[in-house]
Amino acid sequence: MEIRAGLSHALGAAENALGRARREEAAASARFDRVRAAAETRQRKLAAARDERLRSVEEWHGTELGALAGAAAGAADRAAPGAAGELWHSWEATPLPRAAELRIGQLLLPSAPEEAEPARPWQWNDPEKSGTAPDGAEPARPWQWDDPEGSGAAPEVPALVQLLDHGHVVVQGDRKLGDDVVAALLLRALGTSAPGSVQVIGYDPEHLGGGLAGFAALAPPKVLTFVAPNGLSALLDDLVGHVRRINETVLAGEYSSLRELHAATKRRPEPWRVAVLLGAGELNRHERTQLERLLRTGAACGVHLIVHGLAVDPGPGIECVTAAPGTDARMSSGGDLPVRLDPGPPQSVLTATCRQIAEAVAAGPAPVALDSLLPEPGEQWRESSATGLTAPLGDSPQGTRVLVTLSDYPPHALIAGPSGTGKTNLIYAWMGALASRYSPAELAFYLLDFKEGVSFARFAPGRRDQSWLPHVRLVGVNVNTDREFGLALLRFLGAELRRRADAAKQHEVTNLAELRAEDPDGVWPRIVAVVDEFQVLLAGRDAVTTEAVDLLEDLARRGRSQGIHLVLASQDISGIEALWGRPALVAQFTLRIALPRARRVLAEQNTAAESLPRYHAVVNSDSGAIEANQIVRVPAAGDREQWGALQHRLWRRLPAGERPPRLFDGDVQPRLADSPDFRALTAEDSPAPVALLGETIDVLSRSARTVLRRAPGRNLAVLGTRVDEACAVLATAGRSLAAQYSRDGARFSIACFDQDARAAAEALHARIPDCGWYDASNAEWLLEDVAVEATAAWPADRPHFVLLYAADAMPGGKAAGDQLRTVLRQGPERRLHVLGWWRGAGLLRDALGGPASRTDPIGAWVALDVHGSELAPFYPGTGAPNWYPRPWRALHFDRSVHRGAEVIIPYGAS
Ligand SMILES: Nc1ncnc2c1ncn2[C@@H]1O[C@H](COP(=O)(O)OP(=O)(O)OP(=O)(O)O)[C@@H](O)[C@H]1O
Repeated sequence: MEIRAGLSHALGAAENALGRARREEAAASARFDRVRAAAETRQRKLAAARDERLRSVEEWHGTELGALAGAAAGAADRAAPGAAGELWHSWEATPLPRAAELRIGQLLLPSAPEEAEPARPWQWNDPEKSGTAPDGAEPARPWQWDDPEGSGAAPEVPALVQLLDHGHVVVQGDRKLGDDVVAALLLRALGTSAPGSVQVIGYDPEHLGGGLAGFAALAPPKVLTFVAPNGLSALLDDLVGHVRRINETVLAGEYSSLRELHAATKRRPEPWRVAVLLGAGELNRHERTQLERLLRTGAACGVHLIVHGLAVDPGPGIECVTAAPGTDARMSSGGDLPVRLDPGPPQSVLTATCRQIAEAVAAGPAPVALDSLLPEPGEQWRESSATGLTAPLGDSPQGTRVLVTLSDYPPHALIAGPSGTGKTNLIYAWMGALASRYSPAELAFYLLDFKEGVSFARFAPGRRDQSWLPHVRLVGVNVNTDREFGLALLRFLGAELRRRADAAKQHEVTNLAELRAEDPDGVWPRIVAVVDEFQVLLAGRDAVTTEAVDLLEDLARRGRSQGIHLVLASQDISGIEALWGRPALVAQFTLRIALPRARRVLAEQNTAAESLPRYHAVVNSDSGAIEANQIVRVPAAGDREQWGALQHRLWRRLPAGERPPRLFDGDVQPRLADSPDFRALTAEDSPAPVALLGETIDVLSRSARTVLRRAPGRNLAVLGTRVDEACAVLATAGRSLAAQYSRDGARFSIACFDQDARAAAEALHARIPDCGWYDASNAEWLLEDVAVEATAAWPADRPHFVLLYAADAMPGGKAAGDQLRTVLRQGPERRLHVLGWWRGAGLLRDALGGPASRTDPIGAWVALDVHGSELAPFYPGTGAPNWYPRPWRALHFDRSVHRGAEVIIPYGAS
């Protein structure tokens, strides 16, 4: 029982314990379920929160990266515009205003992945294996590299290197790909700068220039030069020499680099020198030192190195490019970012560009604009010419302004250059620079051009443009056959010289500066007389040359102190005998300007003009001595539009009512109606009537005249066979005489014996009121009448002018001849004057009574196509006038006033 009781007690206890344990188990299990459910909920929440956070980070990251990539691409576009960054398929050379960064490939920027995978949210996006992330991607690198070929989304960012004006490039790694980088850099550098402004020096000892074979077209114009395999030392020394020279003379302490100089002055006096060193092997100590010097100091002076296949220590300004395929390339300025290198430039682009550059360089530099010589608009007409005239003529090759002065020293200029080298252009440029600085009260131009053509006509009002250059007082064009006009100019200047010298004497001063100080109200501009192709004036051994040289010498000697400056230009002054025969004259022309290939204008040993490039000149203000050479690049001033703009600006400054310059055009027939002398004639029944005959070849447009006073010999003969000219002279004489009389104040009779002249004679007859008309049919009436009038005793109360056309054809035989002789001899004293045209000097002689007869009844004559020798009987002394007939010119001589005959131009139809 006891046992049973014990067992049942134990059983009961065990059941209790089991029940407890079961309850505990159920409670624990319920707790476990709760905890697990809670954990799951929390986990989900956390995952949601994490995903949310990740999404926002990603979003931010994507936008930020996109913006940064966009900014980088934009900056790259600005840093490498045009040919600096364009892809090869659409590439062409586009010179830029300043040095740009140059593209060598594409920079692979990090970007957000397209789809974020929570498990492996970051990956490298390798374009080669597009889309498949490599195993073992490093979670530590949170970026993938953006490759447009892969994603196409973000803008492309080019890989740029700085070369010109900044530094040097060292290329390492794969040889072939490195060559492509060098070629791309060179081509982009050449294509972004003006032809010739980048000079390449190649050193390629391994391939002897083969590494740069694509650039061969640049060799002839010396844009590309090669250095021999043993020439590295010399090349580096040479470049170091350039750096030193540029630092000393070009930058000269004023600027720290050529880039700064260019930014400040807009000028680039030195080219960029790019030395390409391909596989230089081992450098010796000297070479190493020089190379390091260049790497340190070259860039400021435009000396740059592209080194390939030679170890160079990294340093500031040195871009190190490691060439490798795919995305394995790197550049030092890009840090860790991979670079995908561009392929090399296509052969066709390379050769076409090089050829184009070579052609442009061979054609010479592009012209500089005239505006570069002009002062700022507000500075026009501000200068005083009291002590001289100074103006820039252009820039020297070093970029400094070259000023040219005319003053007491140097007073006069001699310009020489073969045809087409730019003499006329240089004169225009110089005139433009002067005319914009000095007002017309300070400077006056007298211009004469002996060349065929009308290059100076633009300074006078023309049909197309009514403006003129305010400083110009005289323009002579087409004067190549009228050397007398050159003489007239020199005479005029001689008279002006005397006037100035007299004024100086009066004010007790010795030169223009003092005269202007003493006479502040006087107008004493400096005079610049320009004679282009002046050798024409001095050609020939005749009276014109002799007088011209005498006048020139006097002007050259005394003009300096009176502010009269001569500028003589010629194609070839070496051939001007008259000049070299007068060393004292040449010595006065101390300012010498030589254009390319000009001869003898500089001193004998001075050969600077021989090697001058196009559009350049040597300016030398010390009679051509070598030490005084200044080389200048002359701007283009020939362009009509540019010149017109300047001329208009200056012309508009003139006060209203200013007179235009006198334009003498040898090809134009003057008109009587325009003659100031003719217009001044009034009907005053003059006792000393003036017959005008034509225009004199003179600075002032005067008319040639003969005065038909009441005195023996006051008749006029026109000699020669040229009908039109003879009729023109007689018409001028008739019209001018008629203008001096009231209706009944004088009698006019016209007799015409040549059918060819009839129309002209009738036209004159119609112009003169109450004029008698005669021809072969009634000439005897006229002769009888005038013969009686010439010998009558009654007072001669009014003059009678008899105009005979083709007097040698007058009918009536000997009787008529006698009557005419009587009239010629005795008529003038009774105010009866004959103005007759004989068709030859001999015929006039016959009319006067034959070879032995006196010629004094003919006091004045106008010869047309009659040789000087035939005129000897009508010319004083033993000689004959120097006259070779030329179209529409005549020789006039009036024995009552002339020492020698003068050339005149008949007035044309008007
Ligand atoms: N500095 C310059 N820049 C650009 N073009 C120029 C320059 N100088 C001259 N030229 C051009 O060269 C050509 C010849 O110039 P220009 O007429 O001045 O020469 P020239 O020596 O006077 O010749 P010629 O004696 O035959 O008249 C012209 O077409 C002119 O426009």
